[in-house]
Amino acid sequence: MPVSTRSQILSKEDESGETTAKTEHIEKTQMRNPHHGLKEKLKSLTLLYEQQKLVSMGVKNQNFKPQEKNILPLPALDRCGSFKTEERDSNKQQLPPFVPLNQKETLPTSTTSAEKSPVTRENPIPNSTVTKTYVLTQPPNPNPSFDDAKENVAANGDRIVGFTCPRKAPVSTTVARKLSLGSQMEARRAKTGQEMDPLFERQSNGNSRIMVFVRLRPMMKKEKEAGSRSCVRIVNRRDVYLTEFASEHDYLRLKRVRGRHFTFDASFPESATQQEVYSTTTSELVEAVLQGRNGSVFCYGATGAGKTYTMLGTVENPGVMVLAIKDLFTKVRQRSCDGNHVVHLSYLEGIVAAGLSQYRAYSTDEVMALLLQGNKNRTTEPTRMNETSSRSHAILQVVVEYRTRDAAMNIVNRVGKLSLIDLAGSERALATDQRTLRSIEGANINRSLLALSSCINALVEGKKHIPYRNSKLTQLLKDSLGGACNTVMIANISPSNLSFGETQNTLHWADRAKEIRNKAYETTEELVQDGVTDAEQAKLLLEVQKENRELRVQLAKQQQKILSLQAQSLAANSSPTPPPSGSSILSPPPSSNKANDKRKPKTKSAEETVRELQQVVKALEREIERMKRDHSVQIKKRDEKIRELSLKMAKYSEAEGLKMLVTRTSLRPRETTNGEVKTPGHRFLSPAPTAKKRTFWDITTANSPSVTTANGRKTRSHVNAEPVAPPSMLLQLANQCLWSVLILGPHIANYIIQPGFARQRLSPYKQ
Ligand SMILES: Nc1ncnc2c1ncn2[C@@H]1O[C@H](COP(=O)(O)OP(=O)(O)OP(=O)(O)O)[C@@H](O)[C@H]1O
Repeated sequence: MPVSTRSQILSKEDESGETTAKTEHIEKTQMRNPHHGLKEKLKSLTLLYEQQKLVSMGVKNQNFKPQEKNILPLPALDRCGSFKTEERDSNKQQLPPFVPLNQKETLPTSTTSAEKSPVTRENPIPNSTVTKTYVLTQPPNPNPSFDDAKENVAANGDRIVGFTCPRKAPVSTTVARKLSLGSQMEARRAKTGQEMDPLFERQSNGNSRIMVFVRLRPMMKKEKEAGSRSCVRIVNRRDVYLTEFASEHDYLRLKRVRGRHFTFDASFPESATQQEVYSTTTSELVEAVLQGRNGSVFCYGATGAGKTYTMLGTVENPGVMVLAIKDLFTKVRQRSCDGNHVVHLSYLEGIVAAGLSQYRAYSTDEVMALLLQGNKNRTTEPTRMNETSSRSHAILQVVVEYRTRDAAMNIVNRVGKLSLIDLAGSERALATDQRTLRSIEGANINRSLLALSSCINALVEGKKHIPYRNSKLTQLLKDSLGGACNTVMIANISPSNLSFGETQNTLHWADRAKEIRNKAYETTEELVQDGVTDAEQAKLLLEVQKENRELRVQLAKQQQKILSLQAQSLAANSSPTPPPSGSSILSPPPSSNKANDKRKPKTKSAEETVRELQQVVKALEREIERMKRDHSVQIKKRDEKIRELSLKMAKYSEAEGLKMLVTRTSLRPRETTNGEVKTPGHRFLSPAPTAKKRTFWDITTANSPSVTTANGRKTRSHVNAEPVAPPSMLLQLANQCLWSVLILGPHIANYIIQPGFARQRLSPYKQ
């Protein structure tokens, strides 16, 4: 990502408070003639260098003791009484043009004589509130306790152009607050020196701002071997001081002091543990997610700066993702008595989001397994900077649904989403490998990071249009940047001076990101209607359908039972009136009187049985009638639906230009029945029962269809001639089960197999 260019000329007063004559001379000369000769410049610089050398030697001999224990001196520093500095930037071609600034800041004075004079400097970045270049104000300490300083002195005979800075809060905090977002909260903190609740601070002005943290990784063995030195110092877990080293062979730049100071919500030195990083940056967001708010954490930084280490970590030192999930599950378990929680997870490589799968997770182990699986699938390749460089962005999204009851006992569904994002490295192509496929990836990554930077800029500048659509990454981060979401950015940096450019870049964008304000976050909460969600409705529907099927099976069984009972009763009816002897070959042979006597009590009991059976049959028939009624009600409802649909269809076809068809249909003579005009929609209706329903007993006893023929005899063969009412369902079933009845005996079979019955069965289908 490009970094803004700034060059500035700083003035500094010496310890006595007076600008040295030499510096004045240089300034005047420069003002007079901007193209002043190099020779003259060199001369003055050499003079100045000699002076400095003398002064610093003199100070060393004075056995200086800093009065403030928190002031950390830096050995071998410039002790110029007065000098002019010009900021040099190795990434000059990437930097935006110089913008004259009017914002001026003043460092607080300290107790040492060297610090009495305030150092005035300009803030070089428009809208940037913290970044500043500063100059040394303290004398060196003969007993430096500052590791970086030691390292700096030891290294290759190069000298540091840098700064010292206080370890304690007062100076840095005051400066930071003064320079930072200017919110009332911060001003109050600056005044009272009290630490504030970050959540409270985050919500100042109604909006939530992005919380920005910086994490410095330890120097790697490889870097040490390459002779690199630490150029970053973290002070008071908040301030970051960035130093650029100058080579002593670079004679022209020997007098230049280059140092940048940034302040963030918290800054983690190399010694910070994973747990510490998690608790400070993310634990709060996890809590908010459980309340139905959205949160997102993303790591940003150069390749090999420690993003993946921070987000995923190792098995021994799990990172933010794992700790967040663990914490989430612990909290969910603790609150499981309050309501139901459902946790959904997805882990994606951010370049392509299609085909993203979502998993339901039940435990932390499952999440770890998913993460490991996801990371295995993730594209990683060794680059010059990192052996296992992530060549893609990875996003772990955790959606927590929490169902509980509110005060009014309504069921409330809260949904919170936590996005944990490990961005791919933000290195320049040069830092990786320009000649391979990696450079193409690098270009893609950088394109999306460029898109990210334009979004950050647009958000900071309060533009209406935020170019989220420029890359998939920014589309995915849309919620996190400028949405209703708590957002945390962790900027990862390397301590090595070899990565100075990348570190400066990262810090610059992190600093810029502090100014992004998200919308005031809301709780995603919905009231569940009647306590039933869509999923539950679908489940209910399935259950009802299953129940329906079971009921139908039961009904069929009942009907079969009825039929068998009817058959039994018929058999019983037929037995008390045996056909006259000899009338049928099927009739039993006449028996003796004794046998007749024996049969009498049997007949009585059979009558009773028949009566009982008739009662049972009637009860069952009533049941069937009731079912039929229900059925007809359902059919009516369906008819209504069909009518509605047909009306809609008609309207639709009318709208689609099918008017002709409709018109022709409407021209057709309408059917009339009993004076009622039937519409075409009538066809969809089930036929209304037209005749009185007859019971089985009506049919079998009194209502056997018959007509009087020409010869005056009644016959059942012409039943088709008269209008026949639809037979009862019972009758239909009775006929369907005819063969099952045959086993009951020859009498009953003889009775049932009659032409009338057969025709009766067929007649409705014929019509
Ligand atoms: N805080 C830390 N403590 C110990 N080791 C660390 C720390 N941060 C990073 N490292 C180590 O530094 C190396 C590079 O870190 P990491 O892979 O996380 O970088 P990265 O920023 O994700 O790189 P890339 O963008 O290329 O994927 C790894 O070997 C990692 O173990």
